[in-house]
Amino acid sequence: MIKPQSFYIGLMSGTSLDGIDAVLAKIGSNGEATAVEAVSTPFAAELRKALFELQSPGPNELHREKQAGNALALAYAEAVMQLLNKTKLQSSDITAIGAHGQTIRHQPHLGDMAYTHQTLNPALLAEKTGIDVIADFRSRDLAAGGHGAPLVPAFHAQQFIEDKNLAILNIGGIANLTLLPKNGEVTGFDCGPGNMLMDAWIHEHQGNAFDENGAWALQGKANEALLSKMLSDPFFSKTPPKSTGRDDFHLHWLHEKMGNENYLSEDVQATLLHLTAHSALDALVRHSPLTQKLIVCGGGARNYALMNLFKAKAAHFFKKPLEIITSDAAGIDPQLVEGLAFAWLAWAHKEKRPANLPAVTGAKGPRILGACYPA
Ligand SMILES: Nc1ncnc2c1ncn2[C@@H]1O[C@H](COP(=O)(O)OP(=O)(O)OP(=O)(O)O)[C@@H](O)[C@H]1O
Ligand SMILES: CC(=O)N[C@H]1[C@@H]2OC[C@@H](O2)[C@@H](O)[C@@H]1O[C@H](C)C(=O)O
Repeated sequence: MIKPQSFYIGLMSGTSLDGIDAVLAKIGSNGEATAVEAVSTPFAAELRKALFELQSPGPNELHREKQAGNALALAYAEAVMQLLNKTKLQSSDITAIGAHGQTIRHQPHLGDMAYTHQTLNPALLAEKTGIDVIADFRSRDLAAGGHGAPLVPAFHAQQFIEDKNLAILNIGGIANLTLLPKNGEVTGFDCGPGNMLMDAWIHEHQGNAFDENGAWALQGKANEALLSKMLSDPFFSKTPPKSTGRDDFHLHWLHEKMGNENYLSEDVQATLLHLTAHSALDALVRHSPLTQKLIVCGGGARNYALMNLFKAKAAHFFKKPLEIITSDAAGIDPQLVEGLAFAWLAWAHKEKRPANLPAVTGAKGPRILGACYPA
């Protein structure tokens, strides 16, 4: 018997540390996913600070990590309740929640000792919502020798289908690419910093959480020598599978690249804008030179200066014209793609379907991802 569509909720709080995206998804028997409703809630200042401080080693980490996991579960539960109120649905209408948690460490290079850690107390989330919670999506892929990231390429592959060589670029804190050739294997990898360094730099200099529409970056001029220094980081030339995070790219990394030179702060912001665009296009042309269309999602798709820069730079990287659009035009709000993907990953877990792509993560084989905490 063909099952009717089911409701799932995807909860994403990503490396930007900007807050929680909660997406109510309708998922059909073949995994076709539609976003029905969404809420985005910013982190309370205290929780954001606690999560930010956990990104690097510090005292009494175990206690602070457990406390942050509880606080995040409560904030996730609040977002779920808002979503249910908005849609007049009950907990019993939802098959499961797919909850990403907050990545505070990502160390995929340690062989059998590799780990990645997404802070969250899924048991508390199940208790507070009365809904099955699927969490810890990355560990199993790591246990199978993979990076545990990126995981969204499998979702992109089933969601964005066109008779073209397509690529999807997610610009969150970190940026990642999914390559969807018309006739060929789906691949994908993290390609470098997305918004994270721009967010950190404007916060340090102007106290803002992010550079709205890249307005501050546009006041400056990219410094070619600094850009080259940044691009000489070995991460950019590494062959996939590869993944990264705050462990590799942070303010200290930026200060190290700047050395003792004096730069105008707006020039540094402009250089970081160029770094995001250059590193993504360079990776795209190297790994998929025949790409015809690029769909951009994630918060960076909302940065007009960045989108314009992509369009301007694409002509230098690609011999043939590259069509560049945001995922709005493909029917999904750019900031909801990852939330929808985690609803889909919860569906895949419930359906006992493997959801990692070994060609992307480098795992030994397909694996069912996540662990279930029943309501
Ligand atoms: N109007 C805008 N102008 C410029 N930047 C924007 C705008 N709107 C959102 N952003 C950027 O998008 C970021 C949030 O993006 P998103 O929610 O995709 O990140 P994330 O999910 O935390 O990251 P990741 O994909 O790395 O897990 C903000 O921190 C900001 O840098
Ligand atoms: C370890 C981790 O949390 N990685 C995130 C991060 O944010 C973007 C990029 O780096 C990607 O690898 C991944 O998230 C998405 C959702 C993924 O797994 O596809």
